[in-house]
Amino acid sequence: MTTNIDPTVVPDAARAVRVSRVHGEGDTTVRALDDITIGFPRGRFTAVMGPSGSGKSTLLHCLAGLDAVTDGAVYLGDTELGSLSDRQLTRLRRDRIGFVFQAFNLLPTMTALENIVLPASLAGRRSDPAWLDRVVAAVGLEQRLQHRPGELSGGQQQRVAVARALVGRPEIVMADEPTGNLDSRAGAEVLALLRNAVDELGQTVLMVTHDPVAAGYADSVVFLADGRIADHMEAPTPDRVLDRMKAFDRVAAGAGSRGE
Ligand SMILES: Nc1ncnc2c1ncn2[C@@H]1O[C@H](COP(=O)(O)OP(=O)(O)OP(=O)(O)O)[C@@H](O)[C@H]1O
Repeated sequence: MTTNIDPTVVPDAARAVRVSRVHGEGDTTVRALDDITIGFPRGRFTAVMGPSGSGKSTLLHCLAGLDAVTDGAVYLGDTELGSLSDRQLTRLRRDRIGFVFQAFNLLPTMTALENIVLPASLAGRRSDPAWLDRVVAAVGLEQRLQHRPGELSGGQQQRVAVARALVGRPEIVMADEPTGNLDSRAGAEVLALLRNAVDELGQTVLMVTHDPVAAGYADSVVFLADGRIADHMEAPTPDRVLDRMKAFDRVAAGAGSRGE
């Protein structure tokens, strides 16, 4: 167990300690994560970037308890996920993590409002009405609450998904390519919402993205390469992130094909 005795240290919302994740067996094994140790501080917006196949989604899935680590440990707050049963993990995801996916993942037969409050209803809780109003106002959906997803634009659907993620006041919001299916204007709105959730609502956000513009909304960027942490950038701008990503491409080109 670790204890923060320095009160100036911001405790981590989520943390990976010496995490490896190996897929497959024998000749076909892939080391998707290779001895990763990293913490995601509370109240910050962190982006995870890296070349395709570098382990970004695997890291997010391990941190959310959607995938099991091969070695090491992941923590949500002080809870070590490896010690939990499947049932406890399901409850932890429902009660303590907000998710935003590329594909929105809304239920088509429910209204926007019903989708937003669904996780709380499943948990047998009533959403705090004042907080619900604040979140709905923050995502700009006051006039759309009775619409079904099919009656909303992609950007509006993703704003419903962001509201759904925020309404339970989770310890962390995990977003996997949240702008991947959106045009640049709708994407900018969703990113501004996530930024606002951190600045105005004190939320913690962890976002996997390919897009340097999206990463520019974060407080910091963690770069993965070959399942390891390759770099870290504070106060990113799209240009600096793009330059860093180009450097990965140059290394990859210089190394040639990595083979099997
Ligand atoms: N279920 C699986 N079985 C076998 N290999 C897997 C599995 N899931 C992921 N991998 C491999 O693990 C590595 C990391 O995959 P991951 O999806 O985490 O990368 P990523 O950085 O998110 O990629 P992308 O940007 O393309 O989405 C890749 O080589 C991938 O092929």
